Amino acid sequence: MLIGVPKEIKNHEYRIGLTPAGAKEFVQQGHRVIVEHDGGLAIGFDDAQYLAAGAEIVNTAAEVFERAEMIIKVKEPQPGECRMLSPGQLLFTYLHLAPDPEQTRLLLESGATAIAYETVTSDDAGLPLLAPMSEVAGRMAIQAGAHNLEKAQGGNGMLLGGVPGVEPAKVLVIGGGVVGINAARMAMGLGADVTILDKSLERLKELDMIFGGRMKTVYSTADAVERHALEADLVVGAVLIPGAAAPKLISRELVSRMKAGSVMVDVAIDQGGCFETSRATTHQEPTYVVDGVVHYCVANMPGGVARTSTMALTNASMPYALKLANKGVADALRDDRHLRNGLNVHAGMITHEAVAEALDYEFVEPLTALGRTALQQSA
Ligand SMILES: NC(=O)C1=CN([C@@H]2O[C@H](COP(=O)(O)OP(=O)(O)OC[C@H]3O[C@@H](n4cnc5c(N)ncnc54)[C@H](O)[C@@H]3O)[C@@H](O)[C@H]2O)C=CC1
Ligand SMILES: CC(=O)C(=O)O
Ligand SMILES: [Mg+2]
Repeated sequence: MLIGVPKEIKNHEYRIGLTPAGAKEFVQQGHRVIVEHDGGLAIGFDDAQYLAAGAEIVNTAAEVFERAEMIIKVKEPQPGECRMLSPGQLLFTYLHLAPDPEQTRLLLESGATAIAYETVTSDDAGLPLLAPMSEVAGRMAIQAGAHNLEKAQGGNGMLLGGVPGVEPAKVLVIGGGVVGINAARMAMGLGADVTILDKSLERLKELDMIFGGRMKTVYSTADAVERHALEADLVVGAVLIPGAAAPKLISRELVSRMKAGSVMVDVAIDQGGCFETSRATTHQEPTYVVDGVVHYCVANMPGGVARTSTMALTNASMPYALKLANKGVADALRDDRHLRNGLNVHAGMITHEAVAEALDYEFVEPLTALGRTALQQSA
């Protein structure tokens, strides 16, 4: 298969879909890889390393999109990229369609097949292609939170860990999944007073087993969110209902009663955000203030530590991408229900139920959608 890797074009996004080591794996298994010129340069992966791995360098994204059978990216395609996709082509990347009607419409119009990293599943009910970036974003949430608690950033001047004789800051983490546990670990490591909320009792039990009394676990209700948000210096939004728009757990009215100078980091912003006052921001201008509360809502947080993130993402995505390349897209999807759960768009049809529901499209079951195109091809 011919694999194409364009340079990412989102604001301050320096990740790339495949490392040189990843490209080498494809080449060794008999595939061809084309990479856009300087696609990985900003994070120390220059063209020479891709060439040494056996890849070909091409000058423009247009050439990548024109030639490749499978496009491997990081971020959701921007409108110009969507317009370069064509029927029968596979796009393998993060999509986050539920809060993004325009991207969804453009992908449907393209006729291409789009597999979203964030909805591929695994036997242990995890999201193996979201997990590496959630690990990064969870850890970064505490860095971002600590920085923005500084007075010069608009924060209330609390040091997360306090000092001897002065109490630490209170950190509330809403959602105890991959982002949540990584945020909690970092906050505890810095000595903060950490409380984590989740809807899943099973998950709260696991967290309690791991961290014991070093962290408080609380079942997530509207009442618990309100009580703990009002006391918090830093709130991390880390909930997820896969494929769906994030539930709004902190209302505008509640924000208006929170501590002045407290900080909210809405990691769930890529699914629309879990605070009513959240709107997506960029690494260039990451924060804004509502009622005295600093909001950090960067939708591509791992892009800030793009070298670590690119390596972590390739480690996770490569086995799936290789399966798609080795078996062919249709067979790989038919054989693997977890990969099939990643199928969001196919030949003008929405094939993920939560996405269809969020955006009011007809849901076509993935095997039905694949069957329809197979029929068209044989007719
Ligand atoms: N902004 C960014 O750059 C990034 C954002 N993310 C996003 O972070 C979010 C979280 O991702 P993961 O931790 O990997 O998901 P996950 O599935 O591992 O964890 C989500 C947790 O939220 C819990 N939850 C659901 N509804 C809840 C509620 N009402 N109250 C409390 N807990 C609730 C679930 O039980 C689960 O434990 C996702 O939206 C993901 O896309 C992930 C990486 C980077
Ligand atoms: C998960 C995601 O959207 C990101 O890493 O940017
Ligand atoms: Mg994102």
